[in-house]
Amino acid sequence: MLDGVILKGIGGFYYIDTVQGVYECRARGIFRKEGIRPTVGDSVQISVLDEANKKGSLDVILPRRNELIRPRVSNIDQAVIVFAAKSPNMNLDLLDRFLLLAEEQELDIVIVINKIDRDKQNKYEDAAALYRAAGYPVICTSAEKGIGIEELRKALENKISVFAGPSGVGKSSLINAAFPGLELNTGEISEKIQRGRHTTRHAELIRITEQSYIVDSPGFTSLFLNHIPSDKLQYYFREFQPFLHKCYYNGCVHINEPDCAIKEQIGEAIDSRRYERYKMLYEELENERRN
Ligand SMILES: Nc1nc2c(ncn2[C@@H]2O[C@H](COP(=O)(O)OP(=O)(O)OP(=O)(O)O)[C@@H](O)[C@H]2O)c(=O)[nH]1
Ligand SMILES: [Zn+2]
Repeated sequence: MLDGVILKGIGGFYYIDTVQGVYECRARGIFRKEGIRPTVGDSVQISVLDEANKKGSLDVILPRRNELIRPRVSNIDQAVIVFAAKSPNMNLDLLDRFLLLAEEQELDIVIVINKIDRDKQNKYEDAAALYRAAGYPVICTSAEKGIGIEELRKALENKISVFAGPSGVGKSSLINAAFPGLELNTGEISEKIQRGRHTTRHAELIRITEQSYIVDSPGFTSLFLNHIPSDKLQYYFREFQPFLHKCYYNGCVHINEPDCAIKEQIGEAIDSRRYERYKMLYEELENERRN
């Protein structure tokens, strides 16, 4: 038996990365009978059937740490959420939505602010400080000028990471800058998320170092949050966590209640802009629920 990771699945074959290279495997029938679908990112065990042609049989799927639906991948450790300092301008409302989705999946999170070479007044530092204070690691980069690339590479070490973020912020450029050997085609990722295309490509893992992989896919493709119950929202704001059980009322949602420990922290441990976004998202989720 050989340990491996499923890199991709095509037409009933799974391509499995092991210390001895990549093997093309069919899955044992037992998985189908048990309703288990081998998924990109799965940790597996294979037996080698034909070493010369690198063919094997996928025998065991180890328990999953987590499963993302879109893209469909398992065992993701980390979301790398990329925004640009300029062109397109940083949209913090959108950033908070990406954060919520990643928090909900219990992923580690790294925020990357790219294209800092375009921001002559260094306004991005404000956003970096805001999110660092909220408890997130923030890496400021320029794929073009090679700034912050070493730090990004370090952050990806020994992890399976998925990149997410709006189109055109430089996700592919960053990956290319950090791992020149991969030669990811910058146009390729955008092509995949063009709407109305029927060539739905499945997610695929790309090995970037010995034990690190990235998901080759547009990242979270759906930014709809309406599946999140409004009273759960508070758990996805990191900086709220130390104060959540200090409110006077059990079940406080920190909107209109008196003696609210969260509201007391606004301007202190909690930035008012983040609190405002919490309120806005709370109302949005409440409206969805009522409709
Ligand atoms: N000035 C500057 N331009 C950059 C930087 N990084 C990327 N770009 C440019 O921004 C454009 C978009 O970069 P991509 O890497 O394709 O962006 P992406 O996020 O992968 O976009 P999608 O594939 O649409 O999701 C390209 O023209 C890049 O050359 C940077 O650090 N500074
Ligand atoms: Zn409260």
